[in-house]
Amino acid sequence: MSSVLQLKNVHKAFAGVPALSGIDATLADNAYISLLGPSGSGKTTLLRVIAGFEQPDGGEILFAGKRVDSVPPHERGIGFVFQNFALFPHLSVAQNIAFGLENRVVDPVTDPKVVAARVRDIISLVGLSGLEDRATTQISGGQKQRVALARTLVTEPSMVLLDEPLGALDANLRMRMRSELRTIRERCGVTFLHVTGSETEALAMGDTVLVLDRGRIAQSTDAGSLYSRPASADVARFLNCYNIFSGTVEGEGFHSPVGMLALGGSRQASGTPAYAIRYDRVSIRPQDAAAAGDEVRIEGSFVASEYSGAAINSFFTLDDGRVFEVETHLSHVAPTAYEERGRYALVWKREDALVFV
Ligand SMILES: Nc1ncnc2c1ncn2[C@@H]1O[C@H](COP(=O)(O)OP(=O)(O)OP(=O)(O)O)[C@@H](O)[C@H]1O
Repeated sequence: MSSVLQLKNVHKAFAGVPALSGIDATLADNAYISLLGPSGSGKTTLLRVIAGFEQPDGGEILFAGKRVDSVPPHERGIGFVFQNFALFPHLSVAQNIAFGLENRVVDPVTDPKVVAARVRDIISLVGLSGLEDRATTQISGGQKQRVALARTLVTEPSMVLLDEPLGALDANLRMRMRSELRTIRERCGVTFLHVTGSETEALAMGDTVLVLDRGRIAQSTDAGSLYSRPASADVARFLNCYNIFSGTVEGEGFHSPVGMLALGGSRQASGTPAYAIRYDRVSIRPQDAAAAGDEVRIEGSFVASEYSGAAINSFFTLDDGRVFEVETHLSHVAPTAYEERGRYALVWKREDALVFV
């Protein structure tokens, strides 16, 4: 697979405080890439450095194999879609889209016929046909998002950076726009780098997910591998689908605040010892149920359940006071009612746990 962008040891600090601490990454051509990280991890700074709005303090940025560190933003061939869309309120949908093409610094298009044809093509690509003459104050949030994207795509960028592009939309529309964005990207064939703080959005959209943690790439892999094999307890924590215990490995057990957890399966070097078990790998049994030889069993008191359509998430408090979450997919079993404050056995297979050493 060929690459569109390479980052080598990219650094950036603000007033001596590091925002990017040595970013190494290679982004494939013609791919959807999610950039996931908690607030303050450096996502926006990384996008701005790639776009050229911000100068890195050190490192190299190569775009299609050429260094672009000293190339101004408008000459990089990189499109940028802002979270708030930044549309011109006094211009129509078509005029907003044409603006970028007519006014671009490199190779502006001045022939009105060519502009009109390109705008028409891009309007159809993003699904805005029929709204050409509407004011951008008279269209919905999802339509504004499409205008913002069309305005970037019409300039034929070699890559598009999207900073929380779905952040301003309501939950329903956000879900719909996920697949729209993927479809539009496939049609135009350029790499999208999509910044999000939402793990579900990152996993749903990215062919590859880059996880940023305190200015470093903590993991870069496909969504399936990230979900089932996070590289560290910190990455597992961002994914929001693991119960995580700190502690230490002692022989064939993990010494945790809720007791010794028997180990099976593999161990992963990550620098900080931790034990992680996915919410949906745990089964809830009556307190007197015994565990099999290949299982781990702890006890918890039931607090509440939350129904979310295809699954139920049940919350228990453990003996050290922490909350432990279990996700039960309703395609497997009928929902069970648990007794409030009742004690239950929480059981999983030893080999399903991730053990970081
Ligand atoms: N212009 C700036 N001046 C000073 N500090 C900055 C500036 N821009 C970013 N920072 C700092 O750099 C770090 C990374 O910020 P950045 O905005 O890149 O994070 P982020 O992951 O995009 O966060 P969020 O999801 O909250 O937008 C933060 O500690 C932030 O306070």
